[in-house]
Amino acid sequence: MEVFVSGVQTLSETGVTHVPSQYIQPPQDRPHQPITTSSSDSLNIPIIDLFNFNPQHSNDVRAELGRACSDWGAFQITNHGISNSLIKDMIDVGLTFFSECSITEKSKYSCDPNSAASEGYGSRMLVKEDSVLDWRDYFDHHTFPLSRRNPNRWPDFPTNYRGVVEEYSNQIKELALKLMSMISENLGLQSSCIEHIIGEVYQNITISYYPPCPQPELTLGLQSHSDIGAITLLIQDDVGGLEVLKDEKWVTVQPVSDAIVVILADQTEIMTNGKYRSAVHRAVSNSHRARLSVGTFHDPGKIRRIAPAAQLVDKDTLARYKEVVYGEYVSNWYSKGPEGKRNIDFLLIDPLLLNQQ
Ligand SMILES: O=C(O)CCC(=O)C(=O)O
Ligand SMILES: [Fe+2]
Repeated sequence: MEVFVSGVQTLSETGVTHVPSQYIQPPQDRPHQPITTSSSDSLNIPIIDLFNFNPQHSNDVRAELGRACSDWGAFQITNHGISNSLIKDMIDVGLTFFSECSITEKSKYSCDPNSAASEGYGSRMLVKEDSVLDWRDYFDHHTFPLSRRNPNRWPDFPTNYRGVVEEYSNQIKELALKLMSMISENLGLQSSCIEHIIGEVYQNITISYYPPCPQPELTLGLQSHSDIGAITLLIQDDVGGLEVLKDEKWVTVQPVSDAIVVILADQTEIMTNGKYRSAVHRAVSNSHRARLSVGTFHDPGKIRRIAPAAQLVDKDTLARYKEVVYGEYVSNWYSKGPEGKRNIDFLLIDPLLLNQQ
């Protein structure tokens, strides 16, 4: 296993007052540009009460979900069936690992920095050498299919770490499947349609740790991107820092205790033939408090071919996206970088169609 050289937590803890140049974003990508703050302050992403999937509320919930998917691609859900204590435990084990384990202990789990999304502890997201670095350290867990899951590769401190991650992984996957089926039904598709295109769900859980940054105005905790797979479910502590791009303005996702943030990812945009778009988002850093989030990604297997659902394409509504082998999409994303949504734009059959529909 490669040795983890140094993440941003070490930098932050050594008390640097200026961030090293590799972390400085080009001016147009820095947070808090005038255009990104003013009018977006009062705007929030939708918060949808799922009423624990009680059928009595299903029509209203579906309607709200449909609106949130088409208007935003990102929203928060409450009463989703995952207990508050499990959410709290998941955040707590992550915080304990990052804040209480020594760098030597953490480095035992270092991921392979030359291979995209490899399991373990790391800091660099892209393989590309010249990319600006994020002010973030992370721990990535491979959790589904079960053949990829090996808790021995995860921290054993705190002692409940592995058990909590396993339980969280199982429950959040069930929730993701329910959301996928509701999304399918909302589009008039069979409830199993999206799950069917994806095939066996690949799930990764990434704990992101954003230490305080001495110059948050020059850096990003995580650069602007849309997620690669199908659907991401994210929990965060109360610090805040996640932002979603809406009508060219960055909107802060206010932390809501016990809520889960749902982020539609690129393969959902393809499968829904652009009816639901993936959300561009980023994380900003701050100078006073470390922040922790846990993103759970639900993706197709690498060999799956992803294309718009056949039922959404006919002579009047053409396919907007080319079919793609998911593994090729992933390699491009990691080698070229996200840069907004350029990877999915590359699959557009005719960008002009987007403006016509
Ligand atoms: O930390 C966050 O709020 C965002 C994380 C994220 O977008 C990701 O890991 O893809
Ligand atoms: Fe993301």
